[in-house]
Amino acid sequence: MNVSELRPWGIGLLLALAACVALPLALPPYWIYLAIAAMVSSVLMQSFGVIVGRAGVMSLCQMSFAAIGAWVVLWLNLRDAPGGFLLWLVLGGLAAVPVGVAIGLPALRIRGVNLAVVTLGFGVSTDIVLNANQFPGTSEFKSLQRPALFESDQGYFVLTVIVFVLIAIGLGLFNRTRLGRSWTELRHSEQAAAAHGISVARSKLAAFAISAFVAGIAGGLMVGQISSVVSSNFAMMQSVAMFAVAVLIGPHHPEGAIMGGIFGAVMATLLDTIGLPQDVGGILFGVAAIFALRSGFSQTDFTRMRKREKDARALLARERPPVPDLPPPPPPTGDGRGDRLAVRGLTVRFGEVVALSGVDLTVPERGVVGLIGPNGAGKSTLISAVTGFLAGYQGTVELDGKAIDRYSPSVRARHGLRRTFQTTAIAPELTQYEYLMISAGRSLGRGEAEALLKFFGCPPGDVPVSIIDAGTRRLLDVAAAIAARPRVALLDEPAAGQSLDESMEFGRRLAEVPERFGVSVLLVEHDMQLVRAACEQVTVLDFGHVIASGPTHDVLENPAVRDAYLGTADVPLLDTAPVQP
Ligand SMILES: Nc1ncnc2c1ncn2[C@@H]1O[C@H](COP(=O)(O)OP(=O)(O)OP(=O)(O)O)[C@@H](O)[C@H]1O
Repeated sequence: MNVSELRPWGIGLLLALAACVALPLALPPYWIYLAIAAMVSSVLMQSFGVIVGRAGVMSLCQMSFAAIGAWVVLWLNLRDAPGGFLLWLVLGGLAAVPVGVAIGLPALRIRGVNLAVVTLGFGVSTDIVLNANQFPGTSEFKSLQRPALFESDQGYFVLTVIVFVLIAIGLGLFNRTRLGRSWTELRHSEQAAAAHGISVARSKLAAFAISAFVAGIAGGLMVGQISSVVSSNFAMMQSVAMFAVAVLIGPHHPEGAIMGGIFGAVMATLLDTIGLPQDVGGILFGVAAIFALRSGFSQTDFTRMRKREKDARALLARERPPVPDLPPPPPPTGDGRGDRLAVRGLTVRFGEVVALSGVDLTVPERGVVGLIGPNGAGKSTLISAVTGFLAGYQGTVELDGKAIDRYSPSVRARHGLRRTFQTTAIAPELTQYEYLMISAGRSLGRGEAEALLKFFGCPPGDVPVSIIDAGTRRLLDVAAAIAARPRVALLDEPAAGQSLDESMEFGRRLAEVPERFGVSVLLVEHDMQLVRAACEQVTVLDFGHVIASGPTHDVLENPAVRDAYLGTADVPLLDTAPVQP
């Protein structure tokens, strides 16, 4: 972490310290009680921050996880279990984890509103169970004793701040891990995440598990706040209202969690004070949340992004500092002349449409191979099938001589098969450097990242994706694929949107990629100038068939190719023998 990244944390900790010292002295007892409620809500908001804000999953059952935490704390209290409240809090959080994972399992197959319905269903079931059963200790009138150090309301407020800060630090550190970073990408595009070697299933389950843990802690804290709880404290509708607040404010940032917590705790009092019915708050948040969902950004995302963009514009106005040399490529395998990727007899059908029919194609070690053909020829379908995004194809795909047909997209990516998409799906709130880090899947030094970005003509790494144009985003996607140092990168029309000069420059850069990075390339392109500049070999598809394959110059001069490409062939060329060099 550099100094500028540490500064907000330092300010946050100072503010937390100031709140712990000043508020208990300054606030009257009722407001202290509200402040505790706000901090407990803030912790609950942190759980929404993980699942909704970071992972982008619509979960409407966080209150149920909180209820589990509360139930465990009260059960341990009833049994006078050893360890005391602080340990019970942690155990309450841990008890919610397996339930969170179980609720997360449907998320592996369904998403969006359907998943929201599943979580809502769990929330309703919890409501029913809680209404039919009392929390432990209720009939025995055994309420919870706070720890001696935090027994007073003032002391308990300090405890809630400490818990909030510890969770914020823990989540902040976790967000810097590959799994944590993967959530940002997951929220934006599961396909892009899988293409970067991220296991979507593992990421989602981790998000459910961690958010359930944090919600469980919040439930335990609620018990400490009001000493005994009832089912209405965890009503399912509260989850829905808090979800709306979370979407609007963005509790995946600590300041958002605090804001959400304060709103949640004092909204009722505020509405009461100004004489408005309580439902108005929920309606206002609901409407505002719809706008936030439509824009894709919460308030804190928006504010942080604007700040980053302002800093980046200042950075762009300055001269770019010199970048270090790129690290040397890994040595070639074997004699350096074998095929890295071999596709044999690849056939893909979409119902009646035969998108690919018995396609053979190879990409050699240290080579750039072009894959061209008219619109609808099957080029993107080939990339999708080879990288595992299209299940159920016929034929085989071999990477370094090993069949990978049974592997999922993320496993293929981790084995060294990276792809880009025709439509980029990069989370705009990331900086380019962060995006490279996610894609690389390894520790990528600043120097290497800057050199890579410069090589592909992208601005410096601290520039956020939100302010770079569509053409540069495609180049960034290519840089991200290469950052992973894969065996083969499959690039789907990476130069779309580039000017002729930019495209030619990009072609020259691509031609250098195998030697500079040790990465072989399969390039899908319509720009023949670029194909000539970058590729030694070209394969031509037409109506899902290979109609020509060989050295670039020979293939592009082939009349059958010209006819097919320019649309002058009046019938599809079926089963045409490949052009031999
Ligand atoms: N998901 C799908 N469902 C049904 N048909 C599809 C699907 N995806 C592709 N196709 C069909 O498969 C054929 C090949 O499409 P593909 O997108 O691979 O072509 P392409 O060569 O990449 O075209 P372009 O240059 O326009 O990107 C087309 O007839 C297309 O309509």
